[in-house]
Amino acid sequence: MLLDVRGLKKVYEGRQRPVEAVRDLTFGLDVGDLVCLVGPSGCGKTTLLRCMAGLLTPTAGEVRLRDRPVTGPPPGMAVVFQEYGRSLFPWMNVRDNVALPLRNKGVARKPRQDLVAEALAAVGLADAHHAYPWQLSGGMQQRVAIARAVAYQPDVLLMDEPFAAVDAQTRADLEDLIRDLWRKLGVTILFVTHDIDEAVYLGQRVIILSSSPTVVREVLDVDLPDQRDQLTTRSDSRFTELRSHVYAQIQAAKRESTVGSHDAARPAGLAKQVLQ
Ligand SMILES: Nc1ncnc2c1ncn2[C@@H]1O[C@H](COP(=O)(O)OP(=O)(O)OP(=O)(O)O)[C@@H](O)[C@H]1O
Repeated sequence: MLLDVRGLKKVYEGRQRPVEAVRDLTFGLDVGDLVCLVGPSGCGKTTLLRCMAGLLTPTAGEVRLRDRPVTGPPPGMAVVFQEYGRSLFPWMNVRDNVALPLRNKGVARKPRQDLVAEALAAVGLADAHHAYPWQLSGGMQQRVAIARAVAYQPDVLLMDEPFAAVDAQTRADLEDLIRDLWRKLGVTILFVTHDIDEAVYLGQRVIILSSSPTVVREVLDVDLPDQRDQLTTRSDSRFTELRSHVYAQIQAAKRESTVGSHDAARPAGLAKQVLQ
């Protein structure tokens, strides 16, 4: 197992009372996996990702990368966040933005230039080296953020709703870009999204989370052909079945969190929270 999440729990010390964002999450990713993670809004997806990236310390449980505990941002892991606008430095051009983590890693000038050029070509921005982020569209800025992650040559790429803020057409292009990069580079990807269709379209597996406080509700194998295409795949009847299944699971998770306070099988902490 490349990346192992074991019994992960995160409780925030809120101002009024503690907030149990993630209760008990256990799952793993093997080398070369492309796994999507979906769950109801507020179920702790970002919290989980931050714990996995070593940016937050879990309250209990652990994350292990190559069998070593993650206690800070691990080398070999890159993260792409939703807010591309905030993740790029406006005073640096595209090339320097992409090169920055490589500089910090101590990569020499020539290999650094090559990695930056390759990464920008891979995301279709070979001509944009000298542009500044604010001169680019939202979709292009997110491509730069992806190029920066790719240039770093990570073993693991964590993506937190990276396409939430771009238009539908750009989003479809970026989804295909991710599948292309994944196939070409063999990188292991965990992709967090609240978009069910996106999760089924992209993933080999979809991890469905419950409502907060969060546990893994189901791990679904996406048995669609490996060659995916926006038109063919999305009109495949199996795609429709899978997306309906995930949708039903998420609706059930939401219902349980609002209605289920009398359910004897429900964890005591959740029933308490619903009643408050
Ligand atoms: N710093 C914090 N302090 C206190 N509570 C927090 C903090 N960050 C998140 N939370 C709470 O933890 C829970 C999970 O939040 P998180 O942002 O991880 O969920 P999410 O699934 O990513 O949400 P969304 O789908 O809306 O993006 C929420 O109830 C949120 O209010």
